[in-house]
Amino acid sequence: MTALIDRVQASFLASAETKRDCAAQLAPVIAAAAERMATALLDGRKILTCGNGGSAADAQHFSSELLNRFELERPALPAIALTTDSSTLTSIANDHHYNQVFSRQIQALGQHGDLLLAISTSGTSPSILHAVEAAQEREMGVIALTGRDGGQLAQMARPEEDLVICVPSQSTARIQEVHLLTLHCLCDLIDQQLLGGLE
Ligand SMILES: O=C(CO)[C@@H](O)[C@H](O)[C@H](O)[C@H](O)COP(=O)(O)O
Ligand SMILES: [Zn+2]
Repeated sequence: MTALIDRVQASFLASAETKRDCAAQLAPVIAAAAERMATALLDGRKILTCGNGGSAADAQHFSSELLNRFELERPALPAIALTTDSSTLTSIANDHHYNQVFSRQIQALGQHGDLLLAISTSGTSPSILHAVEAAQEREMGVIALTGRDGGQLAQMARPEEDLVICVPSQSTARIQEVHLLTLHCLCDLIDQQLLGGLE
């Protein structure tokens, strides 16, 4: 039992340490991403989100906080998680390729000025790389939430149009934990810009 308890405590401390290490490094790019999101939303654009596994859950978590609410009451905001429609996902994977499950939806739904929030802890998942390619073809901006060295996802980012938020950890779990905190920071900053007058 003691070994199990020790292991839990080690995970809590490792998570806290990763977050503390990232605070100064990631705050400027998270703030920049929140500014782009608030500007896009005020311009009547929408945010599409995608990810696999735990990152699919993160994509949905974030879109629901825009569509419904985060901590403050405010008007509903337009966001679509591309991870939720099982008929669409299974038919694209079945008839085409799993790689295209998000890109094909972006070709249908994405419009100039919309943003794609693309989440991949490795930065190497082909479905996410195809999604980014499709968004760039649709003249959308991309916010990439990634980890490790950012993989090909970070390399695909265009210097002016896209932003990369990369958690410099090798652990998928630790990266995901910082991603969730990052998503809550984005929600908070969007609310502050839309309602609270923060610049
Ligand atoms: O949540 C976890 C691991 O913590 C897994 O479900 C994980 O998200 C999946 O293996 C994903 O397929 C990994 O994809 P990615 O983050 O490398 O793009
Ligand atoms: Zn997980």
